[in-house]
Amino acid sequence: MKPYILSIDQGTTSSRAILVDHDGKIIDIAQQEFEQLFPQSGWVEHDPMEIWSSQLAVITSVIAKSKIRSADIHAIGITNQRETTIVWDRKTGKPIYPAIVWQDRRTADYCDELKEKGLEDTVRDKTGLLIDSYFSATKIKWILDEVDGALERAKAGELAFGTVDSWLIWNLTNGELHLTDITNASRTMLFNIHSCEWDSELLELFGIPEAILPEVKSSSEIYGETSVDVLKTAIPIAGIAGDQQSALFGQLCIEKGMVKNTYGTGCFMLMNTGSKAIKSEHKLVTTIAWKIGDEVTYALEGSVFIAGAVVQWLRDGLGLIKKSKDVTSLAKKVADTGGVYIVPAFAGLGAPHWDARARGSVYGITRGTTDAHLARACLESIAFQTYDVLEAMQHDAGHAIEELRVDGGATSNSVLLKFQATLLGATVVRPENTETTAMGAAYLAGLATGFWKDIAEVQQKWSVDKRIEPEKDIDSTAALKEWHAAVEATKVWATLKNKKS
Ligand SMILES: Nc1ncnc2c1ncn2[C@@H]1O[C@H](COP(=O)(O)OP(=O)(O)O)[C@@H](O)[C@H]1O
Ligand SMILES: O=P(O)(O)OC[C@H](O)CO
Repeated sequence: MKPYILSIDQGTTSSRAILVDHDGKIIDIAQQEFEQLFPQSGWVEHDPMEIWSSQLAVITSVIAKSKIRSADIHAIGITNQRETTIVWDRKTGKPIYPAIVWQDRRTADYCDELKEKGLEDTVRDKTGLLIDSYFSATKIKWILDEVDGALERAKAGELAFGTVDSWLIWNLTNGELHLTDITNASRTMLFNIHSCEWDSELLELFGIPEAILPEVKSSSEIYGETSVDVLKTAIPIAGIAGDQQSALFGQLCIEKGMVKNTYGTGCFMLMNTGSKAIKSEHKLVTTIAWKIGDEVTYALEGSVFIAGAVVQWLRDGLGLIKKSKDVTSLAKKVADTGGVYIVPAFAGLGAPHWDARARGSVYGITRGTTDAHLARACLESIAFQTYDVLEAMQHDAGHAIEELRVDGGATSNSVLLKFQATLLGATVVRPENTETTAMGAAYLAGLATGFWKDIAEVQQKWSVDKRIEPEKDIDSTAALKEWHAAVEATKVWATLKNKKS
């Protein structure tokens, strides 16, 4: 057997390639950030060609760095930022428009129209999702409506739509494969999560021709091989999952009731609900966790749009820190936020509010407020948002969640994790291997190709690095009350600002 699995992790802010050995140990990682484009307020785009070139660059670099040959790679697993929408020309392989990123709010008005027409229940019942510009459907519609001739070309079968997984596979196979996996499909708002197929009624509602859609596959099977023109060797592509589902699998949350929270650009909390698609009563979404063989596993998800990104804003927008990790030393200069609250609704608010028009707000600043207070308030905002999602999830689950497995770039921050545990009154568990997103895709690919025998074998590869217990003598009641007041004020401001006179 060849010794390595290559996991491709195409995230919102960076492309990564990770080599994993049979013990589940990471041999090497290569990572490259790429440009975030903000052409208008509420719009977020990526250049699909840069997504691909940065991804290919890190694959090549991790192979070179670790001094292996591509022929040593047993299989490839792919995981990706979800919902982000790319439409390309099947003949030239060139995108017809930039990638519209999951955070993009340009279709918020259209989503409101759909809600006013009373379509929320239909969409919810079929897709498990709430109507929101977050999901791919309205982004595809926007591209087909706005790009000259796109709709006609789509109808004629000349165009292809894909989330980032499809785009990478198309390029890795030199245009041979146009497919996606069921977890990514479940984020489009076009996929029926019960019958597990594209929903013709929804396609008609959004005016999206079926001809542009990828074929939907399971999350763990051999889909095809990379083209020798791209990676010199034909390597089986054998695992695909959206990054949050991949992290759930990588955290080995494989039993019903297990929960993980990933702190990346946003925060995404998922609870494995087994073979049942549970409908949330608290504005969480129902999604597909994975399909292995014929078995579909579902999850409840709470998506927070801005988490680690608030730290990037401190770095790139305000220039208060040079590197993301510097937020810790800055925040540690003060014992508390001095009554400052930041609601980082830069791209609207996701779960459990779903307010596309909300925008970021800062409350409680005084003449004495410093950069350190702002830094601390930014970190705390990540934890407060997670608190609100966990509350919703506990209500849906009908029981308290005592332990939260965490991962993602921002979990290197000990100040954040301690504050989080205290706020939740629950133990926060960080695994030794925090690359859980990449590990999920690696496991899915390894299971499909016999690299690992079964899930039980994979399960042994998860181990705890740190258990962070809540600070017993801190009462968070007052802070939570003030946070919730800040969130309410943010929502009220959005309503007043957008009120039609
Ligand atoms: N020490 C830190 N404290 C808080 N946030 C951090 C820290 N280091 C990185 N981050 C944040 O983590 C995010 C990157 O995490 P990652 O899991 O790679 O995200 P993504 O997959 O969304 O690109 C960035 O938004 C960055 O600002
Ligand atoms: O790339 P991440 O880690 O920010 O994850 C983005 C999510 O998949 C969006 O739904």
